[in-house]
Amino acid sequence: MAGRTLLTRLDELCNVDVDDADIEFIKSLPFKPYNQTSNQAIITQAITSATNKPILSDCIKKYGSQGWETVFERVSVRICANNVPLIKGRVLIQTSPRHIHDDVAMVNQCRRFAAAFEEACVSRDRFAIKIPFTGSGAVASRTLNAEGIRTLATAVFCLEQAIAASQSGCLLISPYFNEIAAHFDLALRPNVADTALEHPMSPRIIQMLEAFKTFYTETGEEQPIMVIASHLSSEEVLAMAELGCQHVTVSQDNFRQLIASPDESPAITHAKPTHPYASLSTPERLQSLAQKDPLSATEKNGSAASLDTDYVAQNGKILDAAIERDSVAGKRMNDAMKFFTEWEEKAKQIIEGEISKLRLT
Ligand SMILES: O=C(CO)[C@@H](O)[C@H](O)[C@H](O)[C@H](O)COP(=O)(O)O
Repeated sequence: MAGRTLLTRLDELCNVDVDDADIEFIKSLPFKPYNQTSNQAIITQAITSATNKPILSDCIKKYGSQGWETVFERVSVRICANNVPLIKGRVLIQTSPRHIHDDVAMVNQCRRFAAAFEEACVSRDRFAIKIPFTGSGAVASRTLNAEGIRTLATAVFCLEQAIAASQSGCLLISPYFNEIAAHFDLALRPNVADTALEHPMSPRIIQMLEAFKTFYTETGEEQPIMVIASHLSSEEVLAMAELGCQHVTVSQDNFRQLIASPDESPAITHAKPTHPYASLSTPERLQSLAQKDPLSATEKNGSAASLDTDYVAQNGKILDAAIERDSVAGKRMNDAMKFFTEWEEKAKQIIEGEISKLRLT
């Protein structure tokens, strides 16, 4: 069909989120994305754009005397709040990587985000907060979801984190399909012909989806919705639908690739799922992935994740120990937090520079 692109195809298979806060880019998309995700890298880049200069100046005047962190939080909320009319679902902001082992600091920051969203007239059903999913992140999420501030478990690399995301009532979950380091080091990019079947992260995704399906079937309770992030190509983004994900979040680069590629595959014969887990069934050709774990030295999930263990217990210590034991989760989490800390430092320098220009401190 004339004009069909891979983005048309993706939109027919999944709910598509935009992994960017750039308002002009979001407006340029050929459809309304579902959610808008962000992180410290995305927000810091948005802060320095000409479009958001008035927001930054205004927040520096209003909050500069309270220090860079308050300004950064307020600017992040304002930039995302402006995108709310352009999307169907929620805008998402990430808690600071400095707080990942301090549940109280995370809860306090999320309550400040929630208050700022309220001031910006964004209701609680139009935003969520991304929490890097350490033990403390899980404990903070349990508190926040119980009080109606919904969270997304991010920087998820292993099944134990996914189980803890369910146990702490998270609305959404973002496993990273690739580690952050693979965005910069070509040698770390998996070189596979069949992404869904052969990518080393695919088995863990199948195991997470099947765990959520089991929990949903057994309890009838809603489970975290999969919004997988960190793809290296449009081909990887499309593979998320075959794995069984109802949503996917897509970076600017991958959107551009999808838009530039004509869809030459056979027509889609099924509608996209209306519920993330009710009708989920792993395709036959991928079923063996439930028993594999190429990221671990042992056959399946070296750390023996259990659906019956409360990973949020002991103030998150059980989850932290599982992440530490896992062959890749600890390293990938550390790399991701280093990356976000560097971006947050850049934001701090920009904001402090502007504050000192105004001689507010
Ligand atoms: O986790 C989410 C969405 O929930 C993402 O924003 C996630 O942080 C990013 O996709 C990853 O950090 C990778 O970012 P990038 O290198 O693709 O820009």
